[in-house]
Amino acid sequence: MGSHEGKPPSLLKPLLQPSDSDTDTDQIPRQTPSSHSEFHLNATLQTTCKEGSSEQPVPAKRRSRSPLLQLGVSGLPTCLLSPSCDDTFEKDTDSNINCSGQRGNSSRIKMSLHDLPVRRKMTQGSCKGKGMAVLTSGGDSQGMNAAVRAVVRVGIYLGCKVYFIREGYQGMVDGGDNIQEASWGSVSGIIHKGGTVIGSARCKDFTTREGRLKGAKNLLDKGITNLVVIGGDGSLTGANLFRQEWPSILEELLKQDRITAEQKANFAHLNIVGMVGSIDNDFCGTDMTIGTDSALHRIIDCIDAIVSTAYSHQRTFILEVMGRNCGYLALVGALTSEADFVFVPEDPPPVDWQKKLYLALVGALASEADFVFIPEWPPEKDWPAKLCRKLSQAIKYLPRAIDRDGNPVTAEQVKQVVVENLQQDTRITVLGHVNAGGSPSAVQIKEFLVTANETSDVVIGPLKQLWHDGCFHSQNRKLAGVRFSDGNQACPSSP
Ligand SMILES: Nc1ncnc2c1ncn2[C@@H]1O[C@H](COP(=O)(O)OP(=O)(O)OP(=O)(O)O)[C@@H](O)[C@H]1O
Ligand SMILES: O=P(O)(O)OC[C@H]1O[C@](O)(CO)[C@@H](O)[C@@H]1O
Repeated sequence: MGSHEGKPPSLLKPLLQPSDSDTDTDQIPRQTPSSHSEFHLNATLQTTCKEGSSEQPVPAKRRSRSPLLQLGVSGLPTCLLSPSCDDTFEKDTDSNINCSGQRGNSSRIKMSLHDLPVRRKMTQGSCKGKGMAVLTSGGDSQGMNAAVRAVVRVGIYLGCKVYFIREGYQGMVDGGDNIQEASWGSVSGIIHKGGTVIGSARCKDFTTREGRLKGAKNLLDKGITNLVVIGGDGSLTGANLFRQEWPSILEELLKQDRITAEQKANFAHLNIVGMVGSIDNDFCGTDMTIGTDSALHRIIDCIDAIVSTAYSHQRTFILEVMGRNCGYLALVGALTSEADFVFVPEDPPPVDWQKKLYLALVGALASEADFVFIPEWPPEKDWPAKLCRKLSQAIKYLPRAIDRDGNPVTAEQVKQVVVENLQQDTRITVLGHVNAGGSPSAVQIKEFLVTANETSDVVIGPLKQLWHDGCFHSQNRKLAGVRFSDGNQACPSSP
């Protein structure tokens, strides 16, 4: 394993102390003006809930001058574009922008900052005394640490008391040592690590009302009114539910004497920012989620390794990649490795997929110059064997692949087709968690080194500032700002 390999969170805990080798100092960086003029909104969601407000999001008109990804009231993530800013945004998007649940990869909104009437700057210490926490939830993905680091440092810069919540929502529900104050140095030396040093989990408790009550109480006890959730569609659906329930949660906690009336009044307003962290790339309205680019790198690396054996032994390989119900990783992996066949859930094959697969493979083989099938010149009797020797490409396969009738298509079944019809020596490779492991790609780290410069008056408090803008340099001129999103940002920082 390389020196950049991640360690289990427990081993990393000692690293989360103000100290270490990172050249950043505890000196908070100075603010420098940002020079960029355009950004693409990608993998960030921002939401807020004021006690006493209705469950509905505040109508867009009263909201923002900037585009937002807003957690919708239905519980499904919905992408909202403020109508009040239509004239200032160039929309480079398609109808996916309002999709729910499924990815809308091409949704992208461009805006020119020069067009914006208001431009706010983050100012050091402007959120002094506010409580803020960050957690990672759901499947871990490469780049989560870089995001955590960015959140912590911007929060500290703004004067917030910043907390880690360990083990995702479970840590929020359990409280105690799981909610721990972060320092500038505590996120040093993690930017390049895979996984998440603050731990992630799938938490059944948080899906229950009682679990969310406990979680809220733990936040209130620490004075946390700003929450950053880094996770996938499930985690952010949970965040949305939490937001919707916040007023009634406070009410119920007060009734049960678990909080005081003063606490209820002081914490009436909860701000939540969601950062979409998942290798699956399955979140509507985002170009690329935190982890996807790295997961693709992992797939391509693995294919490179497998293909050499495929050629050497004239074997067919069936490669199973992750992605849950989203075929993005499988599809892009297949395209970039010239696979002969790919199963993706968005385009299930017909029930007679075996025949289709067979024909596709024969077609792929026939495209080899030595094996053109022409009636006037029939091939030798043993053509399948000869053809098969030519077949040495991987077939991409996704877990949970199904046919159009919803029947599962398993890697074993695919193998059977190849073996029975083409007599090809065939092996299955399951990438499993290798797919989500390892260091983040440079592109994904970079996303959290540059900052967006955006104005919005939607969210009050430090998260609004985080969302806004800021481009910081530590004294050794190392970038330390945060861009609250992921994907194809074009946000050059000033020197
Ligand atoms: N509808 C929901 N209500 C409340 N909490 C939820 C809900 N859906 C998910 N969660 C919480 O979020 C956690 C993570 O969700 P999930 O396992 O779906 O992963 P994810 O965030 O979608 O990430 P990934 O898909 O990358 O694994 C769940 O264990 C649960 O605690
Ligand atoms: O690590 P677990 O709980 O087995 O979950 C794996 C799943 O999580 C993801 O990594 C993210 O949703 C999927 O790609 C994968 O199918």
